[in-house]
Amino acid sequence: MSSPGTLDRLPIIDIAPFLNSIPGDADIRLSTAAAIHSACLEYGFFYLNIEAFVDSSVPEELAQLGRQFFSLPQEEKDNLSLKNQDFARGYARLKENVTNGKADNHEGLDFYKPVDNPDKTKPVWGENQWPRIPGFRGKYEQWVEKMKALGLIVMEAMSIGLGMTRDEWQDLRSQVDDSFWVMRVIGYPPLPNDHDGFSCGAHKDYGCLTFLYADPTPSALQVFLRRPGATNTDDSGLPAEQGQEEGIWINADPIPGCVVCNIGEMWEIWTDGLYRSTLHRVVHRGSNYRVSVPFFFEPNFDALVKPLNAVLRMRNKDDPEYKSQKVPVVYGDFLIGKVGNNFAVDSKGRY
Ligand SMILES: O=C(O)CCC(=O)C(=O)O
Ligand SMILES: [Fe+2]
Repeated sequence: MSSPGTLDRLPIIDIAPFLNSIPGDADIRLSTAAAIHSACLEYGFFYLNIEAFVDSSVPEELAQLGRQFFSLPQEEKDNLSLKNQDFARGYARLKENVTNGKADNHEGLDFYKPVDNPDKTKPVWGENQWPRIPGFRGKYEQWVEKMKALGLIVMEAMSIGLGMTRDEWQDLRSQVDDSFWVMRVIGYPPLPNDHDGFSCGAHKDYGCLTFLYADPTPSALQVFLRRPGATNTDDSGLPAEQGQEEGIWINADPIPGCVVCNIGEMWEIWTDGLYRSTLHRVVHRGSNYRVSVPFFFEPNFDALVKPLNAVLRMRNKDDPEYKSQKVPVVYGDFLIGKVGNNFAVDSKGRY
């Protein structure tokens, strides 16, 4: 047996076989789907190699544009404050975001899917605020289109991994085909030693799939792996509701050509708890200014998310008495409940 941590690296999965429909690749697609299924069961996280889908210079440029924005004078950044809008779309200052009751040592700029008839007095229903940096909006909007397409591709692969029928997949697809996505760029100055909190506190993402591009800064993003019996559990940063769960934090350093992909809480509901959304946090003690660009591929705003028949079928095979355990939610309602929390004294979720 190895000591905890030494063998723990997230799996790397290449999405290339799902970018074509060559019949000869059907077997490879099946093994890719199986690899995603295992990664979701075991880690809730994996590296997704997207080299065949997009040139790596594209997200690099996004991070660079983000860096340019964060280097503007504070008052120019504040012109895009999320307070101007719906408290979700726009710029949040350093330490404005709170996770588990502690200020996060990051600043960020959030964009959401544009809505018909925006109304900034309604939660998440305002308008995006774009920096006036040449190329910024166009490049980010192109990335949104790419990531929405990637979201549907990965979702289809997951439906295969879960043994869903084509009709079941079409049904699931209809819940995510108008994704209420979130696009975010985050800037992390080095974490001061005396900061009471983290660069970004431990949290689960609460939607569907996150695709994270981060600049090459090592030892920043950490993922919590449940390991009953682990002796080096560091529970200092765990949310209260997580209790004293035993496990280890591993680094998820960037790998060229890959995004880090993780599943959000909607997948816990769809799989009735078979997949679990995994805690992660950022502890950036390096000396540089780190930039990350997460894209959150989410269900449609009005999607009713409930345990999937394919999962219940699987469970009933082992236990004919098995009854679904998760309570269905409408994604938009769930989202509003979470977003409202972020700037409160103690927030349970975050974006
Ligand atoms: O910056 C990172 O590496 C992770 C950010 C994150 O987890 C989030 O915004 O939900
Ligand atoms: Fe996250």
